[in-house]
Amino acid sequence: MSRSLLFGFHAIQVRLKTAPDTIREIHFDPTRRDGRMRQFLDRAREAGRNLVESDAKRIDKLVGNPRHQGVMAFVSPLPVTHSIDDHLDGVEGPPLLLLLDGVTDPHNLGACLRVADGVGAHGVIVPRDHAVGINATVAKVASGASETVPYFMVTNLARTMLELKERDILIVGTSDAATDSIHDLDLSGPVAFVLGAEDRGIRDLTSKTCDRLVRIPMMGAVESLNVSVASAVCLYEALRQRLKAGTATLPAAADTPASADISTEAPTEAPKAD
Ligand SMILES: C[S@@+](CC[C@H](N)C(=O)[O-])C[C@H]1O[C@@H](n2cnc3c(N)ncnc32)[C@H](O)[C@@H]1O
Repeated sequence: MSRSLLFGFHAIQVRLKTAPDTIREIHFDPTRRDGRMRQFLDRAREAGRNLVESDAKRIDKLVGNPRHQGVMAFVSPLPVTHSIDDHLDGVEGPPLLLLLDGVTDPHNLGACLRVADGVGAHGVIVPRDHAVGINATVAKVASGASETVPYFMVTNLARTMLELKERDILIVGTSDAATDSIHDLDLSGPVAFVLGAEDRGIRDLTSKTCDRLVRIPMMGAVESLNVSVASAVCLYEALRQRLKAGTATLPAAADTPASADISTEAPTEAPKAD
């Protein structure tokens, strides 16, 4: 997960919480004096980070995107996570994974990471050659989830799927052309969902390597959902079943981020429509 800058409150705040030492310098717009900025600066100071006053124009230029909310940070890459196998050896409960086959839009990837964090998924896996890396836009849209969800870029997605099968992980491909409904499948055990590219869906070899292919029912005139929305439907259906089956438990109220950090700011970025 290497990138050199982060922008927006959420992305930087999560990094402040999870790996403050990797933040080299934070630039902020001193003309923004609201409570959110004050709280952000307090946290940055508590973490001993280097704060630099910059005007909004300079931050615009550094970020190359005006949606920075007056804050950006130069960061060092996070330490490389271990292999998927090592990672799965350490997870609690049945693994829940999201495989994205060719999702190249940073807004969609960011939104998928955000959903993956929301359900407590154990990782997102993408093929190195048909994917977007985690850049500042992805991190901003992910609202901090790019800092928390393990992200694996693999050389050969089909081979990785075979390796996951050896761990008894059910590989569930998704397509609006499939005949079986996702709601009829038992998702309470180890599961990896495979979602496809915005334009052409999952590739043939990827599709053939899945154990099952399912569709999300579409009741209206539209044929398919945006990939991040489809990810949310799949992952939350799995979470719902796991909670019911007792293979997952909700965190205690005090552990949920919402109870600790209530944001009053409306979301600034929506997933790009497919
Ligand atoms: C915008 S859709 C791609 C549509 C594309 N025309 C296709 O052939 O699949 C992006 C991805 O979201 C998932 N998806 C969207 N709508 C779906 C549905 N109704 N059922 C199952 N998966 C869906 C699939 O993984 C799909 O590859």
